[in-house]
Amino acid sequence: MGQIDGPAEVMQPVVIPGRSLIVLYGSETGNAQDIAIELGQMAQRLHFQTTVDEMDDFKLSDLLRASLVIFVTSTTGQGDMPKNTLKFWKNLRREKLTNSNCFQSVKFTIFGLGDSSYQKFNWAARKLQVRLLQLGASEFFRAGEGDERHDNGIDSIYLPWYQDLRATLLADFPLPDLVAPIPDDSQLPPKYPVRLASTMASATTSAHRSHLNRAPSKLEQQLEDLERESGPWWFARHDETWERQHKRSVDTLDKQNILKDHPEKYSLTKSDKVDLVEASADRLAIPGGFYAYLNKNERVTPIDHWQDVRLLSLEIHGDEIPQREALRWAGQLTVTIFPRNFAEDVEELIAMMGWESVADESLEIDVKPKGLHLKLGPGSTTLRNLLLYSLDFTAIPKRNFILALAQFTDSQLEKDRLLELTNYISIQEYYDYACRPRRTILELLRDFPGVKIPLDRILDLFQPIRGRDFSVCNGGESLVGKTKLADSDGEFGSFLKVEILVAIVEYKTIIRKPRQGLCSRYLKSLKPGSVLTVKITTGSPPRLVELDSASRPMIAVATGTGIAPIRALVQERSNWRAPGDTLIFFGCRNQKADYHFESEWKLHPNVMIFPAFSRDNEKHHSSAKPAPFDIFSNQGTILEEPPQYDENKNYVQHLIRREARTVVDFLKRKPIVCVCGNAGRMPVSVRNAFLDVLLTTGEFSDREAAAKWFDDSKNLTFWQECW
Ligand SMILES: Cc1cc2nc3c(=O)[nH]c(=O)nc-3n(C[C@H](O)[C@H](O)[C@H](O)COP(=O)(O)O)c2cc1C
Repeated sequence: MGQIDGPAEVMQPVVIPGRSLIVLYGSETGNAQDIAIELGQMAQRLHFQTTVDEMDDFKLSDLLRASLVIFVTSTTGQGDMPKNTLKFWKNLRREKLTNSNCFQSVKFTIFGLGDSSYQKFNWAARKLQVRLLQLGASEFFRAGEGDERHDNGIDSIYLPWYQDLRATLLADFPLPDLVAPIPDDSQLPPKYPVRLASTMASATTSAHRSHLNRAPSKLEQQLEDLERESGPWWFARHDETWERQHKRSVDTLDKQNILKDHPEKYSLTKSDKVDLVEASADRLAIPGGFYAYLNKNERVTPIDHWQDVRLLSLEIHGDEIPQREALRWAGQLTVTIFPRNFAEDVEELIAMMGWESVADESLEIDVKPKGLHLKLGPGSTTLRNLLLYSLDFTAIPKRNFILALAQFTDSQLEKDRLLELTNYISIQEYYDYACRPRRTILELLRDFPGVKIPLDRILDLFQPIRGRDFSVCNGGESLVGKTKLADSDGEFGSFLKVEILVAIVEYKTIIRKPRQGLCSRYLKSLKPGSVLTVKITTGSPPRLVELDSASRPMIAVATGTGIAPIRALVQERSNWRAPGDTLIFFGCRNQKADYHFESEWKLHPNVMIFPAFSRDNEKHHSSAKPAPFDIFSNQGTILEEPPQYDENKNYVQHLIRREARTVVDFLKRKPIVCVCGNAGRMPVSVRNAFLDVLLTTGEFSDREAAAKWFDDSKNLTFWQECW
């Protein structure tokens, strides 16, 4: 039996000397991180002293200290390692480690997350595995490779792998006689306990209610230190250009910060220019983040079109660095937007859990989970703000979450149902209840009214709200804005102007409930004038716009909002002295509805676009006038279509085959080839179409040779951005 410690239902793992396990993860959007957390909890239940960390936060030498290591990593970009592994990966690849056998004491296993529609399926996990073996480490359990394309996604492979791994751990690393695994229906101690600040120092209770005269909490102190650091977001924070420029005070947008930083501006009378009631200010403590001012939020598809696609324009003032970096990577920039929850949902959750009396009290948080971004400002670390800005309770509940809830209800009926849902053997129950209808955590809690989550567990149970990445869709000169008013030295400043094209995610599930993604709902509600905290990231290599590459020909294949980075590349390339010819295959539904940026394409004389309107019922229709360069004179060879496509439909792959002569002409000139848009079948179909082109034009007589040529970076630069 595991020892019982503290509150009756919490079971502490027993400390067994020499029994330790490290779970290290690399994750872009959190899937691998979720799995790492789940594996960590499983190891804790088997009484391993467990550490779960992202690879970049872990010292290579500490690998030698653990009995066992589990790596979990997704693959990103074109077979690349996730960003939060790059430091670790670089250290691991150091030349001087090769042949050193330095990791011969390390016993590891690895689980990779990938998508088989990408050419380099699960390459990050495979590269890591090969390197570890090279350095002398040995595998204590077989590696697993999850595939998003499977019926039940990553879980199809992961769940059986998890079960086998657990069985292996128990068999090969047996527990001492008197110690049993901690059962799944018992609680582990909280990792990130939360307490009311008032319970910490009751003598100062009254002061806690006013953030003006109380001492800052430990966490607030840390945040303030962070603010004081000259990190990039500090510049944005203190830059007042936009307020001056737009003659707009930030007072009602961010009272709490102004009270501390600019008391003289605490005046509501200045804010007469914008509808401040509607504009919001979401200033979060995000290292490396910037404050962005929302200039425009326009629907670009007709109101009767099934999809609401929006063009948002953001101004990022203040710092020089992102501008320079942004310009170097134009066409491959990403903006990360951090959505927040809606006040009415927060209110409902607070009422359901019975948290009303503590919702606005200051909280003490000793250890902050990775990726948790708190609202800035003294006194802002309250339960209400955590629920509004930091914790995701509209996500699909993970199995672990549901399992934990079974501890927090007095109803045996609810307990049994919750345990039934999380049974690893019959995963269909969980899929049918949670995944297929895309039920949210909030909805689940409505179904189980007896569940009352203790306050101290919230950071363990709810995942932080994750930022969502959007490709920047402008480039060239349009990235730089100039301030209208000069500063005190008479200088006109510049700022970064980015645009994003966002398809609002709204759909009905099998239970016919309308759904809206958290970020979609947030973006849709954002009024111009709002202030957001965003991050700007440069894309994955290779860099597509620099001296020699701007003049190379480019073939771009995009579907839907995948046209965003292509527009940015076209704008950026047109800025260069001799931009290369560009051929675009753009898959949309209807010319009148979602032929994004239609009027702009003809402004670029060396760009030729072939729109594929899949729902306009015009077979092989191209409305664009051919650009006047020679290579296009021999277009028009219509190749036989493979039978699997609907006769009446018109997809990008059809047009690539139809324009085979033009395409092959580009392919022979060492082009850049970009594929952007939906993951799934599209990238594979497009690749097949390129191979068909190479065959039908007589460049190759055998498919394998054509594929080898196509995949060789000496012949073309391939860049894929699919999601
Ligand atoms: C932009 C992007 C690029 C990707 N590139 C690859 C790839 O090259 N190979 C692969 O197997 N999977 C690729 N994937 C699939 C991810 O590895 C998969 O979705 C995984 O579940 C993401 O896990 P994470 O949230 O931990 O990053 C890519 C996904 C995205 C969004």
